[in-house]
Amino acid sequence: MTAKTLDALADVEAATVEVHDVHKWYGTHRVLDGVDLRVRPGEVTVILGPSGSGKSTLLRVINHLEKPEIGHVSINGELIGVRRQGERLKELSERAILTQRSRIGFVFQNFNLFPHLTVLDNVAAAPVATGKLGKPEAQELARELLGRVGLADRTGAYPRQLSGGQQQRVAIARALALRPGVILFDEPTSALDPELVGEVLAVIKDLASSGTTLVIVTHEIGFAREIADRVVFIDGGRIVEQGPPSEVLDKPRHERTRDFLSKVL
Ligand SMILES: Nc1ncnc2c1ncn2[C@@H]1O[C@H](COP(=O)(O)OP(=O)(O)OP(=O)(O)O)[C@@H](O)[C@H]1O
Repeated sequence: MTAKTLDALADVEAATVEVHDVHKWYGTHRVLDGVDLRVRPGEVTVILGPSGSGKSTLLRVINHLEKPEIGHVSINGELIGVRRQGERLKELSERAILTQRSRIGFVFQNFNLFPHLTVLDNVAAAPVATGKLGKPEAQELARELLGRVGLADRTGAYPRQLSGGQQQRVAIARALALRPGVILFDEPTSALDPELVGEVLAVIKDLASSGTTLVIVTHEIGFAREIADRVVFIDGGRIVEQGPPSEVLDKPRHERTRDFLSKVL
């Protein structure tokens, strides 16, 4: 293995994510209403909440796929999408935003793989496109990462030839290829047949135990109990309650959390 590939495989410093007083509207509909959140390095945060409560929007704001009207996000203390100029916050260039975004992995509900690329090239594409690695080194890295998610024998397949669980594992390997300090998961198992959920959760558990910072939106309460350092319950665009699973899931303080849990447990 080349020195460059080895470097690309080296452990990445887990990131701190801070969300400061974020408000987001779609037209006149307020979707996030003053969200403050701090995720420490290596911490696994699970976000729970009813449908439409703003969970996906919060992940999209963290990754700068959506811009909040008020508030901001920082990764390792570096502002995402804006920079301070005196007391004012100034927009970053599109290029700077892309650089920042490449430090954040995002795994979507529906995999979002490139249908015309093999599994290997799906994973190798981003390090090549961003100029971090040449194609042979990126493919070497992709082979390593696909081995890590249990797909070493499917590198030549196309996404349509894989099960949903396998496609989601490719998507996780792809998210890892840019060595992100944090990975965001938006309902990573909700598009899967029930028998395929376990294989994807096992890969996420492996990432959690390796000390990567993870923020996961999921409805899998048992998984949340097992994996989360902190559970955040969001409703109506606000964080209603947060804490360790033993508190939020087992002894919820807020009626809305109890209500939600009684419906999903
Ligand atoms: N691009 C958009 N334009 C307008 N409204 C939107 C847009 N995206 C989301 N919304 C609305 O914002 C609210 C929050 O959506 P969001 O997807 O963040 O919720 P969620 O908690 O992730 O829900 P679910 O669990 O159903 O995925 C919903 O009322 C949704 O209809």
